[in-house]
Amino acid sequence: MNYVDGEFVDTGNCFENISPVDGTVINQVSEADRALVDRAVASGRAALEGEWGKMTLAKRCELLHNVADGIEARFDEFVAAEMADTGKSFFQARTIDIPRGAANFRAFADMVKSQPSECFHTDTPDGRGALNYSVNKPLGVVAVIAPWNLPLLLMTWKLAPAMAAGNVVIAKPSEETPATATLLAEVMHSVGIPKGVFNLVHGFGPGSAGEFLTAHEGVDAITFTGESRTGSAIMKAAADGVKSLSFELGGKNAAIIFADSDFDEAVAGTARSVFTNGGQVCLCTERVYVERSIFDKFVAAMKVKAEALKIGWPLDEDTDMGPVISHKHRDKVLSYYASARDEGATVVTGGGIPEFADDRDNGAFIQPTIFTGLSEQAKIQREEVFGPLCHITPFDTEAQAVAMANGSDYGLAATVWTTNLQRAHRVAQQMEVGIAWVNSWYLRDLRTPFGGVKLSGVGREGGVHSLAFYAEPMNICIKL
Ligand SMILES: NC(=O)C1=CN([C@@H]2O[C@H](COP(=O)(O)OP(=O)(O)OC[C@H]3O[C@@H](n4cnc5c(N)ncnc54)[C@H](O)[C@@H]3O)[C@@H](O)[C@H]2O)C=CC1
Ligand SMILES: O=C(O)/C=C/C=C(\O)C(=O)O
Repeated sequence: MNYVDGEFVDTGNCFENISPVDGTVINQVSEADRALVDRAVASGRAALEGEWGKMTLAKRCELLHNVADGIEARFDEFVAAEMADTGKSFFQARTIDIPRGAANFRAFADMVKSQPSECFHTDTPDGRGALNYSVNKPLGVVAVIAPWNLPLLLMTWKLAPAMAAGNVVIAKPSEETPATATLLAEVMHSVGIPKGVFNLVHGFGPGSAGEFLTAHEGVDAITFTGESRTGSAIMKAAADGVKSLSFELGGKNAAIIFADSDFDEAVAGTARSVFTNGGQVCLCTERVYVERSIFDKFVAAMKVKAEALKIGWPLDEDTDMGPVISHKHRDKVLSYYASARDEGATVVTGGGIPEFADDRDNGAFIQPTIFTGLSEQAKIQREEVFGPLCHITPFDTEAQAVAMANGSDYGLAATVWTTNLQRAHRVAQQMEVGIAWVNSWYLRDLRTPFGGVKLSGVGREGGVHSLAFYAEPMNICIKL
């Protein structure tokens, strides 16, 4: 259901939400039309003029803490809804997705309280001087367009700082994952977020709620996570209104493994960075570069890791990997598997569809896959696939590894595995990415800058970077 102006709204026009686990219909989702998006924007504008716009910072932050508490109070429902929509494992949903949904609200409610404003004393010719100080104002109506891979986590990563900074928001979750956003609307409603401050519209991108929202003249800023091509389409839609944009886009992330690394840690960490969430995290590794002296041993150890992954029912406690998000997405990933084979790759493991002889055969399961033997020019080495796969390439020198890792149109994340401290700093700092991990992966601190270079994004979120994006600093100059 949509949630606009403090009310749950059924437009009467529905689309089916399909389970990636067994292909059944989970439920019908009400698709927002242009009129409902118009109403959401008007309602948001009214909220900025009303109670929300006048609310003290302390009260706003208290409400955001209440949202976090509200998510936790319904933790099991959120976990079940996220698993149903995505097929992700119980472990992933209950240890990462839903806890981060709550943590995002707490983190930004606390951070905004210590957001400083700038102040400068300025000399003037008459010697009296002037005082400049800035105040942070909200941007206004912010459109939040979220993807399906970490639905609640990524949506709240944007909603929380936007609301903490005093904006009103209109959220559009992916058409693949409407459920936790709808539960979140119920939480917002129950904790008393004033009407119009949080609005939720369901639907697709082009010709639907996504496009109506991003092209809307009443929207002041757009924050988006998803595919780079979609980012480009949204940028075009936003151009006429010259709106502020924050984009977290795709990745084609590299891992560099040196012979002096802790071998077992490097294998375990790299396997996690490749296969977590079925490879459907923008930070996942798809290109692995391994120093030649340990190449064969590393490939063999990764094969063991991939084949040990338990693929199955998301609800089973010991399931490591569920299906990918949809049959359409599985077809896309399979087409990359085929293209790798066509270009002469060696299939170390996987490359196809697992068989279960039960209802899961109607789902979108796919085998974790490792390739070797391709050049840097191969399609699978250049394009983001967003599935449970990697290609492993040997290297001979540090400079060669750095050049190959950086030889991508994308620049989101990289991982470096070495026990040589100087090399760790040297190589990490040479990575052309927004985030480099050394001897770890997906170690997150919500205060750190998060985002990408090249095709991987525009701007940074996280900590003060999020708060800066969602605020309009205004300078006041007083002649003394
Ligand atoms: N790197 C990342 O974070 C992600 C990458 N992907 C990749 O993108 C591919 C396509 O998946 P999608 O779900 O279609 O991702 P997408 O990037 O197209 O969709 C993300 C969000 O944008 C919305 N959207 C799409 N087109 C839009 C438009 N023209 N205007 C406004 N909103 C629009 C969608 O409805 C969804 O809410 C996947 O196969 C995957 O490879 C998907 C999700 C996240
Ligand atoms: O903020 C995080 O912890 C994760 C971010 C992941 C993405 O932005 C993504 O997968 O698109």
